[in-house]
Amino acid sequence: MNVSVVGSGYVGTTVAACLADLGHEVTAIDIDTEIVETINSGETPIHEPGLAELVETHAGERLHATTDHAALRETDVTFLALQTPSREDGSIDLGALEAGTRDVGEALAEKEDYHLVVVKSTVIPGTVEERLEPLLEEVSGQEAGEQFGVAVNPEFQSQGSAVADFMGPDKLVFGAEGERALDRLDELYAPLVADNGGIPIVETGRREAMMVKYANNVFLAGKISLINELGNLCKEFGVDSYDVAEAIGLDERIGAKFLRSGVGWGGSCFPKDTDALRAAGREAGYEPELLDSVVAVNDGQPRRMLDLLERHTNVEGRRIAVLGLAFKPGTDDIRGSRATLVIDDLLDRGASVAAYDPVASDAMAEKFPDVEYVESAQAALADAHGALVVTDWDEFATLDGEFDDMEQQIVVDGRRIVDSRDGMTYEGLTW
Ligand SMILES: NC(=O)c1ccc[n+]([C@@H]2O[C@H](COP(=O)([O-])OP(=O)(O)OC[C@H]3O[C@@H](n4cnc5c(N)ncnc54)[C@H](O)[C@@H]3O)[C@@H](O)[C@H]2O)c1
Ligand SMILES: O=c1ccn([C@@H]2O[C@H](COP(=O)(O)OP(=O)(O)O[C@H]3O[C@H](CO)[C@@H](O)[C@H](O)[C@H]3O)[C@@H](O)[C@H]2O)c(=O)[nH]1
Repeated sequence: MNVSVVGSGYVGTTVAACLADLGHEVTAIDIDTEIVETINSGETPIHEPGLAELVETHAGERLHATTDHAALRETDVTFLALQTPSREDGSIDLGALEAGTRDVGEALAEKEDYHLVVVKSTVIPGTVEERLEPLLEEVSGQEAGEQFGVAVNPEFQSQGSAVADFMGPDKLVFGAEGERALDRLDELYAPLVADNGGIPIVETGRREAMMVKYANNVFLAGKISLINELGNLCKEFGVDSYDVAEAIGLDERIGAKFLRSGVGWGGSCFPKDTDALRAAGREAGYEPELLDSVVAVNDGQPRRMLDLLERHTNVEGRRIAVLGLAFKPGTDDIRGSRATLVIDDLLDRGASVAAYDPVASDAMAEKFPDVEYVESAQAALADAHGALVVTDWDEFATLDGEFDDMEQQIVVDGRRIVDSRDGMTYEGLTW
């Protein structure tokens, strides 16, 4: 099948390269010429395990990139994989998505045969029917359900395992009106289904499909906040929350995954999607009290790390090491990272911060230029009066003699990654 993907960022590039690998002819369309040139030269604009190999294999063959939206006329299906960032009040900014939808509508105006537009971006239920579809009709002069269809197919990939997640999903969710759209989605995903016999396909309405995406993310964020609240209680009672999590995870109704308590969740999705759902709920007249608490618990965890540290030392005027800046290991992405709140609070309390991350220092330096960024955990720990561990990079698990250089060996671990040792005052955040 001929497929176009509008927006070649984290999601779009993965989707485009994976669909090419499944045997489709794929055109990636982006307004950023650098992204387009990078893909056409056989390289990936974003870093994900396995993605470079896929782009290198298929670029110039089954995968092409362009800035020209007219290219989508040569395809049967167009994915919209454009950014939907948060506004100040938590609601999502549809500016880029609507501009991209307009571009698609203009291209469709000159297309004769039926075309399917598939929304991959995460948007509040109702957005597709009330804003994107009417916009496509207005700009293309065509009628939805007749000359073109609009379906919803949310994406569940995680950063750091995007290719593996796309190629081996837990489920496929197709939100569509009418058989023609569903048939096309079935045909598109047939090679993936054939490779992974038995993937559940959820065929549902478009609003439901979008709500599945929000519910999935918010449920996981809520699960982490719940284990964090339980972890905070465990800490008060002198109980190891990781032992408790292991035991409750054996109950299949609870499940073992996403029960790692600590400094909390970040990233480009959980914070944005939780905020968007709360804002949309409020606008609809519903007070999402539980979701407000899910966020409040998450935002309280970084402060708890500092409070724990200050039980042992005064941070004012002292050097404090921050180990880990990325929102999770395996990425240089600091969006929503708990390290931002940790550093903010440390600076507020008058500490001088020495930060180390294997890959995310440059990104954090743009936000906090006055922090000292060093090249190793050892350099961050040298002469420090305390260390806060914010990201669970594997290398932190092997730290040992490096702690000898600290002025005071006080470590608050927000990710259960550092091993305590003789002479160290070790505080686990939730154990
Ligand atoms: N990042 C993830 O892991 C993830 C996972 C699942 C769902 N999502 C959702 O997918 C959507 C995309 O997220 P992302 O992280 O890939 O965003 P991104 O910012 O990485 O990528 C968006 C791309 O769209 C391009 N673009 C903007 N306007 C355009 C236009 N008019 N025409 C063509 N290209 C245009 C940008 O240049 C950019 O390359 C969001 O709604 C997000 O919530 C993201
Ligand atoms: O037990 C856990 C698991 C995760 N986290 C934290 O939760 C955040 C998010 O982690 P993860 O879900 O692995 O990363 P994302 O790449 O943000 O992926 C989420 O967001 C994507 C974008 O919507 C979805 O597609 C994915 O399904 C969803 O897992 C990170 O800060 C983790 O450190 C914990 O604190 N404890």
